[in-house]
Amino acid sequence: MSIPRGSDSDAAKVHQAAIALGSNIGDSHTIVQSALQRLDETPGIALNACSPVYQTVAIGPPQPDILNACALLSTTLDPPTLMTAMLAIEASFGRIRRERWGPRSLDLDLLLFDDLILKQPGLTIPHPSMTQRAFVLVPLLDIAPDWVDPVSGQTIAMLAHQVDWSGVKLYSLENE
Ligand SMILES: Nc1ncnc2c1ncn2[C@@H]1O[C@H](COP(=O)(O)OP(=O)(O)OP(=O)(O)O)[C@@H](O)[C@H]1O
Ligand SMILES: Nc1nc2c(c(=O)[nH]1)N=C(CO)CN2
Repeated sequence: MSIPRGSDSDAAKVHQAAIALGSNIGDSHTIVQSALQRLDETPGIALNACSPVYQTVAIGPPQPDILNACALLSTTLDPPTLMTAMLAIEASFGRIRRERWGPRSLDLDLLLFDDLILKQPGLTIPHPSMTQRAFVLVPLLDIAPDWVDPVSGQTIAMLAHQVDWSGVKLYSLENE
C-alpha cells in the first residue's frame, strides 16, 4: 500500500483501476507476482485484489502459452501517470516490442479507471479489446464481476459469458 493518508483538506481523490498482466518470456509466474509487488510499492498505487493466474493460448503469432492475470488497484494518480508507471514497470522487466502481439516478458494493460471513457494519444480507456478477450475477462470475472464497462453498459460477468473460454485454464505451478 503506497497511498499516503493526509487530512481531509489535502486528500487526493482515490480512483479504482483494473489492470491486466501477461507474460510468456522468462519465469512468467515470478514476473507476474513481482510486477504486482512493484505496483503496490509505487507511490500513489495500492494493490487491492489479484485474480488467480491463468494459462492461455496466445492470440497472435505462434508462441508459447501466456500467463495472464488481472488486478484491482486504488490510485491517486491520473490515468496517463498511472499508464506511465505501468510502462516503466514493463520496461524494468525487459519488455521489448518487436512484432505486434509477439512474445513478451511483461505486458501491463490498463483496462478500466472508475467509470471513465477516455481516448487520447497513447491511452484509450476502457482498453478497446477488453470486451472480446477471454484471457482478460475470465480473470477479471474473479475479482470484479459487477464492474460495469462504461462503453457497453454491461457488467464484466455479462461480457465474460459472451466469449469463448476454451483457450483459458487455471495455471498450476505443479505443471512446471
Ligand atoms: N488502455 C491501455 N492499456 C495499455 N496500453 C495502452 C492503452 N491505451 C493505449 N495504450 C498504448 O498502447 C501501447 C501498448 O502497446 P503494446 O505493444 O503493449 O500492445 P499490446 O498490449 O501488445 O496489444 P493490445 O493493445 O492489443 O493489448 C502502449 O504504448 C500504450 O501507450
Ligand atoms: N492469450 C493471450 N493472447 C494475447 C495476449 C495475452 O495477454 N494473452 N495479449 C495480446 C496483446 O498484448 C495478444 N494476444
